[in-house]
Amino acid sequence: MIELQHLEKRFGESLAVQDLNLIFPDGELTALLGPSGCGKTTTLRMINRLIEPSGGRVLLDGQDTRALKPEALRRGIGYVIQQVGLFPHLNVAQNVATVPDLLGRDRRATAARVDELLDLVGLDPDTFRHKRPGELSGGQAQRVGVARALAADPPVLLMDEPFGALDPLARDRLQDAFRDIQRRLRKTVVMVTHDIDEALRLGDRVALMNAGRLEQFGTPDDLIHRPVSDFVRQFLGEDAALRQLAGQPVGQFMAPLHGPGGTEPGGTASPLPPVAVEETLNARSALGVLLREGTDRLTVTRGGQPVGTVGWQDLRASGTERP
Ligand SMILES: Nc1ncnc2c1ncn2[C@@H]1O[C@H](COP(=O)(O)OP(=O)(O)OP(=O)(O)O)[C@@H](O)[C@H]1O
Repeated sequence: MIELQHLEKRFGESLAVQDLNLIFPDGELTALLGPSGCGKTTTLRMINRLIEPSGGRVLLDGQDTRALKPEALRRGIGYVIQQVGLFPHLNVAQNVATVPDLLGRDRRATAARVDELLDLVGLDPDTFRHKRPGELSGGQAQRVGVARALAADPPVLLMDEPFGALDPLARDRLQDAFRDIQRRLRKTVVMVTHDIDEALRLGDRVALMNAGRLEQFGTPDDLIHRPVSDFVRQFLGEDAALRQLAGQPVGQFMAPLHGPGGTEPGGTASPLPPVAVEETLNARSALGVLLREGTDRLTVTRGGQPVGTVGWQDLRASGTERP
């Protein structure tokens, strides 16, 4: 658990971060969200002491980080930045193995771990192991950056706009991949972003900052449905509920079919809606399909087989409260 207590950073006369009190729970991803210049990056970098606080303190599992050597602290915390910072003269495997090598870990075990991690981030080890960073696309380089940050198996991962430099398609893909990784590994992640969709999509919790202060800390649902101020309401915008739909697969909202033969909910043998979408499609796109097709229900499939149906009401219900 990472705890910020009265954390403050002063640059000359100006306060970049003031009286920040926050707890980043174990195993959760917290998005640090806010407009440009509100102090997100400064906050993140005070956690691994790339920036020294002017006041207050950071506790890592109850221990004041000032008691630790910065280098030791940083070796135990993964750090992913937008400009991936891969070493150009090392190949992909060597880049991923940087920290384990530094820690003197067994070479064979590290090589196996590198392959495992490349697989995890969706890069075929045989294809990519020996490539140089210069031979990679932006999205591939970002994936290597994520693999490298995970290589030392740090319990804590700090990410600063990790997907910011990617085109929308690559960003979507990498966000999805990262969400799956995070579901499996359950790291404590603090991720800086100014992208509202990204924060709502990936964050278990969101800390919304404004001018160096914390404006609201809560789940995406809290911020959307229980904003504490006009700033929060305005920052998230009118279509916040729609944005939240974008973060979730349509399968989550469907009414499942009863029999294996495929009957509508309620047991009647009425035919399934003719337009079908896969259960993994994001709910906002499913809403788009409903609109485009001018229909009020879709069939939801898993691997092409019907498993349920979904309509306006199901998606709208999500806009209020979910269990
Ligand atoms: N080294 C520095 N010296 C002086 N001022 C700084 C320094 N670093 C940051 N600042 C100021 O502190 C404030 C917060 O900066 P920070 O980079 O944390 O914001 P941010 O929320 O991450 O912004 P962005 O989304 O644009 O990256 C800004 O007003 C910035 O100009």
